[in-house]
Amino acid sequence: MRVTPTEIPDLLVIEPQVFGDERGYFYESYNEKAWREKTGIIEHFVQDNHSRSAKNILRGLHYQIQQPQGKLVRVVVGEVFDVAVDLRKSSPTFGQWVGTNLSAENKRQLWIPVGFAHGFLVLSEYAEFLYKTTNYYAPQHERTLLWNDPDLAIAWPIQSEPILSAKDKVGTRLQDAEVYI
Ligand SMILES: Cc1cn([C@H]2C[C@H](O)[C@@H](COP(=O)(O)OP(=O)(O)O[C@H]3O[C@@H](C)C(=O)[C@@H](O)[C@H]3O)O2)c(=O)[nH]c1=O
Repeated sequence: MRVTPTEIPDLLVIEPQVFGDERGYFYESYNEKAWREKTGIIEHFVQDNHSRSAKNILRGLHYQIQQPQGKLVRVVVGEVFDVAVDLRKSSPTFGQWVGTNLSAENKRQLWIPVGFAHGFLVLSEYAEFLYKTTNYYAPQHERTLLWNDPDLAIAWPIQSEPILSAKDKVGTRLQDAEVYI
């Protein structure tokens, strides 16, 4: 398991050790002991989520202002461009974003701690997106940051206008968003 900090150091790319053989492959997608040893992070995940989306669907950018969630995200079918935005007012990288391609092929995971908005754009025909969260879903506390806020200037690799939920169409711009201390 290899852990690589991104341009925003608290955001980590995690690459599992994959054991291939003539049958296919095996890897531990999560091992609490190894994760803690390699990342130094002591988190407890309470919920596993799984969503499936078609090409050009963009989900996000979501966060819970109360009961915030750390997220360990990965893709098991297809490929997505995954984005996390730093919403920690006290952070030197406040308002900055990191994007990375997660795919069934590269088996990469992204650790997104509390304090970030998260979203992804589906690049393949379909993508199945799995993630562990460190807190339970609390819709009353969920907020949506506008995916194409010009102040964020996220370089989504879009070919055409993405397909968004009604909620995501009316996200809040960073300048007006509730953020973390
Ligand atoms: C997120 C979530 C949704 N739901 C339900 C609510 C709703 O009926 C249906 C779809 O919810 P949404 O439209 O919010 O699903 P979605 O747009 O996939 O929301 C997710 O987007 C990604 C980018 C994230 O970062 C996640 O934290 C989450 O916000 O699933 C749950 O029951 N539990 C959950 O944890």
